[in-house]
Amino acid sequence: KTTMSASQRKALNLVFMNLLRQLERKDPHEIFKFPVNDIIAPGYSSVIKYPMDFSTMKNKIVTNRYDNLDEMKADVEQMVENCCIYNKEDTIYYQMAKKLLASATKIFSKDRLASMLRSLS
Ligand SMILES: COc1ccc(C(=O)NC2CCC2)cc1-c1cc(C(C)=O)n2cccnc12
Repeated sequence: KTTMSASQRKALNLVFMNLLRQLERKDPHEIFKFPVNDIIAPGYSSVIKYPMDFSTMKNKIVTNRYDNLDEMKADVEQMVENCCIYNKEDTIYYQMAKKLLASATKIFSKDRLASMLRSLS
């Protein structure tokens, strides 16, 4: 596992933060903004083994826990999967998770990433 230089890490974190901002814009009700707790979602912590939310992802970016885009995308997919496990198909949460997944697929697509990298260089 090659360690990247400080400037490479800085550039990569800029990309991660840019992607996170795009994702958060797709969550206007902010249901993915903070960790879900057992008060608003009874039994959540006993059902969901690997919780994930945007604030945790932001913390992982600033503490250099992501080494590549796939690792960040995996956390978005985990967050969506958790939401579709805990919430029934006919809930707004389930539907919001599906919409976020569709947006994330576009946001992480090759051509979107290429155009973002061009604009950052
Ligand atoms: C950080 O989590 C939340 C924060 C705020 C809200 C909330 O304001 N919900 C109102 C906006 C639509 C109803 C919901 C949630 C929420 C997320 C979730 C998820 C992500 O499963 N959830 C599940 C059951 C009940 N509430 C929630």
